[in-house]
Amino acid sequence: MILTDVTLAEAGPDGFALTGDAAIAIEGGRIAFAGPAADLPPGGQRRSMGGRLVTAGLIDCHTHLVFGGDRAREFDMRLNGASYEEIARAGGGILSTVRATRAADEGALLAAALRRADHLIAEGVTTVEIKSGYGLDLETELRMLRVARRIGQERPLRIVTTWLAAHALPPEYRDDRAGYIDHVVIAGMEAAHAEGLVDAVDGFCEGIAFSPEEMERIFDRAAALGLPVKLHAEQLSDLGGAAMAARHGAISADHLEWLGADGIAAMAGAGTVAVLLPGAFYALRETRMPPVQGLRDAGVPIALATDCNPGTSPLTSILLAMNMGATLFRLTPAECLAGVTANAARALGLSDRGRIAPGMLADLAVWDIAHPAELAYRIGYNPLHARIIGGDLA
Ligand SMILES: N=CN[C@@H](CCC(=O)O)C(=O)O
Ligand SMILES: [Zn+2]
Repeated sequence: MILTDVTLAEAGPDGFALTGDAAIAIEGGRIAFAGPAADLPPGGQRRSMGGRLVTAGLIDCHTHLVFGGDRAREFDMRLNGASYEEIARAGGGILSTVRATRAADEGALLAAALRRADHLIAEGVTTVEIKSGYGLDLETELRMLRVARRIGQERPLRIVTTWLAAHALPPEYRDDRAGYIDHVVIAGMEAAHAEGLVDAVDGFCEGIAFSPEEMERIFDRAAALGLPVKLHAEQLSDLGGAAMAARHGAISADHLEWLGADGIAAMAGAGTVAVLLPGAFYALRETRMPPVQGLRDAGVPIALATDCNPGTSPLTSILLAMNMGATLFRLTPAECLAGVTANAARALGLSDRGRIAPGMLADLAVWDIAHPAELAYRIGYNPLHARIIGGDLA
């Protein structure tokens, strides 16, 4: 198939690059040609896109899309002054979603997750990363990742799965942190890897979760299995998690509100992507900004994601995440687009998507907009005209 009469929109550190009067030729699910229509070889089955703007399919590189229940009442408590940490220490927070997720069977988890995935699909998302982390026992953690994989069978959506058993300590291991890490986090990671369920390993490095030293032990085992690592780091305090993750060659460090100069330098040196999550910043009414200018100055690639989760970011709009990236974090609209395309792919360790170039997967989004800055500028408006995945309109 050849898409004609399109404007190609890409984003990089120097802003947007637009190619008008362009065409995209697709063969075998991949892009064979992308550029000025005048350079396109003759022939082929052509389909006009009516002059519309085309970007790479959007990539949501940090979600907790599979979970049971919701946390609406906790939201109410937070509005009345309780902090996220206070609620977590009182057995709410992540652990309340763990109780609901353990109680839900595969069918119930899948049905709820599909509804959330459909919102992302409707906004041009073609790849979604989904983490475990609300089971905290072997059986439920594996169930979460099986459900995540099934989403990719039920919908035209590419799924990347991440092992996040190091998300919180379950009550049954309250007095045995090392036992939890050995018997659930590491043993489960090996079982999930053997079942082909894991693409990367993550953890929540925070005072209310796991220390950098505990995460290092997990990362060493991930490396032995050949699995890339990433980390929720410096969200609520600075424990040096991002620098530790960078030393372990992490593909991304995520959140980063408390990231300091050492962490930035370590990430720059290791090529670790900074995944910023403005939905959590907004919902927790945080005031400390991630160090965006420091990341830019050091050349650390910046990605943006929804962080869709029931506690701190009940957000299923990648376009709103882009808008928040601009309004809350002062990213440029071009940085926002790069953050959900090329840099999001990099945060997942993927080099086959996120750009419109020969050899890339033919995952594209076609928009009813005049300029790509509109994607970050509008609030609560979806200008998607069509979504193409593997060369198919879907
Ligand atoms: N920060 C840790 N994990 C999630 C929150 C999970 C929850 O509260 O349920 C996050 O990415 O924001
Ligand atoms: Zn998260």
